[in-house]
Amino acid sequence: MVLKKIGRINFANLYPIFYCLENPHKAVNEHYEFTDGVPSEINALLRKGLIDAGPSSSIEYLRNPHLYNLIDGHSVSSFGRIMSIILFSRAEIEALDGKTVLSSYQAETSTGLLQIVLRKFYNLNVEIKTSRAPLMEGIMEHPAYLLIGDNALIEAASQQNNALQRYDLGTIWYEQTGVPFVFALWISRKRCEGSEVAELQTKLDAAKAQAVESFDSIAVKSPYTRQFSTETLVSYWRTISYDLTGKHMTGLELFGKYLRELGLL
Ligand SMILES: C=C(O[C@@H]1C=C(C(=O)O)C=C[C@H]1O)C(=O)O
Repeated sequence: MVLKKIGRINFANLYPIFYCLENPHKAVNEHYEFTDGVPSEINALLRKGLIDAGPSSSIEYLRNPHLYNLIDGHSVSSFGRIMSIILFSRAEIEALDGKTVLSSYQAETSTGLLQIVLRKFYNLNVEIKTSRAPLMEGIMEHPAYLLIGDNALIEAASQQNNALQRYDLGTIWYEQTGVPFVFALWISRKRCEGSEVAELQTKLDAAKAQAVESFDSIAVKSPYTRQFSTETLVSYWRTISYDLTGKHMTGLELFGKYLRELGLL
């Protein structure tokens, strides 16, 4: 089948890649149709076969490998700090034992990572509830709230939240394991023609190469300058690893192993 419909996570993290994929060398790419959504929405569209390919939560691929092919060489990962996967907490993390904490409905991988961090790394007994509430509302009734993507970046930068502790889950994972953490993977439905998948991969290779060369000029033109300085955006993009190498696969396998240990896979 033709690979035409692509999911687009509409967060700042993938903006440079999509910018270059959609406007290769300033021409418009008419080959694909893009559908916007937060990660949990893109995962559901992929699972239902309503789109052909896209960046998905890494946990979506681990849960349903029979549905997908992995598009090699591409991810959203970090070797330590990620800046946009943040547990905001009214108390020190150790004080969350026996409590219920919130996790954004947008997240799937990061909710799994939160379980690993709290239950396995900190040995805490914590219940996790999915929420759509804004941070300030959620944190009034629950001691901690995990936000991802742009919401996490915005809330982390807000003075209003200075009283809250911030835990970067990318940092905690790397300190505990020494391997990178893979948040998102590019996957395609198995029904897609091999040559079409290879073509998307080639286009992604070119988009990534162009993106990392031009973070500064992409930042200046991006709609995100309303929320963030160009320096913040560029340093965020430089923090992210967009590759998928053997080291990333080791991190992904360890994530899968821990999820299985906790009965989450
Ligand atoms: C680093 C990030 O990784 C994201 C986290 C995801 C998840 O938790 O399921 C999915 C896709 C990524 O966009 C982020 O959005 O901040």
